Amino acid sequence: MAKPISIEVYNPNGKYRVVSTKSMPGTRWINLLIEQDCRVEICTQKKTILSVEDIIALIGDKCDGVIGQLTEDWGETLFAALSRAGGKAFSNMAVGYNNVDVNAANKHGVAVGNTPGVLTETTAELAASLSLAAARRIVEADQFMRAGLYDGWLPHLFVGNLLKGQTVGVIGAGRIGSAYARMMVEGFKMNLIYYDLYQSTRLEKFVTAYGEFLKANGEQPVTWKRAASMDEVLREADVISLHPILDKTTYHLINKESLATMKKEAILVNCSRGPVVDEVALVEHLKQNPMFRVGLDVFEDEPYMKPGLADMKNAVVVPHIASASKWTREGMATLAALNVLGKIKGYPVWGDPNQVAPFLNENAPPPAASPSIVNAKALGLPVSKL
Ligand SMILES: NC(=O)c1ccc[n+]([C@@H]2O[C@H](COP(=O)([O-])OP(=O)(O)OC[C@H]3O[C@@H](n4cnc5c(N)ncnc54)[C@H](O)[C@@H]3O)[C@@H](O)[C@H]2O)c1
Ligand SMILES: O=C(O)[C@H](O)CO
Repeated sequence: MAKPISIEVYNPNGKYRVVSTKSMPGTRWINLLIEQDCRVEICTQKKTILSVEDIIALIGDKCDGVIGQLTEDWGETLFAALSRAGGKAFSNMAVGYNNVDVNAANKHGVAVGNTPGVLTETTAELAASLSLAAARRIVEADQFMRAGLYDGWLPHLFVGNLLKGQTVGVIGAGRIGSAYARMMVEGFKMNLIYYDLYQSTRLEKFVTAYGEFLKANGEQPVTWKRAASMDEVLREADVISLHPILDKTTYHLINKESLATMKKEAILVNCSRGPVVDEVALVEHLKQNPMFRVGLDVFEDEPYMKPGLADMKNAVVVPHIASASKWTREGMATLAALNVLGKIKGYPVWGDPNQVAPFLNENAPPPAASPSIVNAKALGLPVSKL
């Protein structure tokens, strides 16, 4: 028999049972559910990654909706269990939902939510931080100081790369990729080259306008280019940041061949998903090219790193914290809870998942809608007017 899972319960007499597989930041999300007659159960098990069996035990016999995490494998088994328990809604507390089998959710009539928009700037800021940390060798220099090795200023000590005037390459210029591009262009006056399946007209207009502003002020204008292929970005950019979704078209997008295409002193940043990069090939490339640097927030086999990566001085590594600002994490929890609540209450789906601000205003009740349901069309859910 499966071991019982420890939980914390809010509003025990609530009509609808909503389970969160993790404690999430803030209390607004709990209050919003309680106000709408939900009993909220939060898993308090001291185990970072829950197994499918753990989550089946949490779902139990009656469950109206679940808020889950990107570390969980939401496939046929879990959606079948949720549907058997009468559940109609699941939301990832994440914008990326590569851990979710949406076809299985469709089969069981379960709405799948995600949390776009609220993490765009926070994630882009971490990508910018990793770009700078790699360019200016901040982690290496910090370790050197703490080791007591600094015995005076030297002309060659931790010389890195100047970003101004260089080219930033963005692969996947969606919400986060575009926000990162703007930061690097505006903040460091870098020229932009990007590759995406779609044209990012707003981003192009921004760079054009900023270039004109610089020119009018007697400075070198910045430029932009939409690349016809990813290889063009890899060849031309000095700093390359990866921001696509993870699917079969982006799995190992960066591999031995693509790494070889990049400049020997380029910087590669990954704040998307680990498997977008072939990490074994990356470790080998870092070994062969000491001037090549990386900033990684995500890893192919999280929570592990591929052998050798931890020893590489030319790698800056952080544990999947790109969305970890207080405001963003509280907002993600709110959006995830409202996705589930909206489906339970029979509300329509919000018309534009890129405009989620009304759900995040703490001083006003949220709209009666689910902010972002990725399979709304497949399930034929009604869409709200903005
Ligand atoms: N590290 C983190 O903590 C963290 C935080 C937030 C998001 N993410 C990841 O970032 C991803 C992007 O988030 P977003 O909100 O910007 O999503 P988005 O949908 O706005 O942007 C993704 C972009 O990738 C493009 N794309 C898809 N396939 C591509 C391909 N084969 N080649 C080039 N471009 C391609 C899309 O056209 C789109 O413009 C998420 O799916 C998630 O996996 C990670
Ligand atoms: O996809 C996401 O939202 C992140 O990886 C976690 O913030």
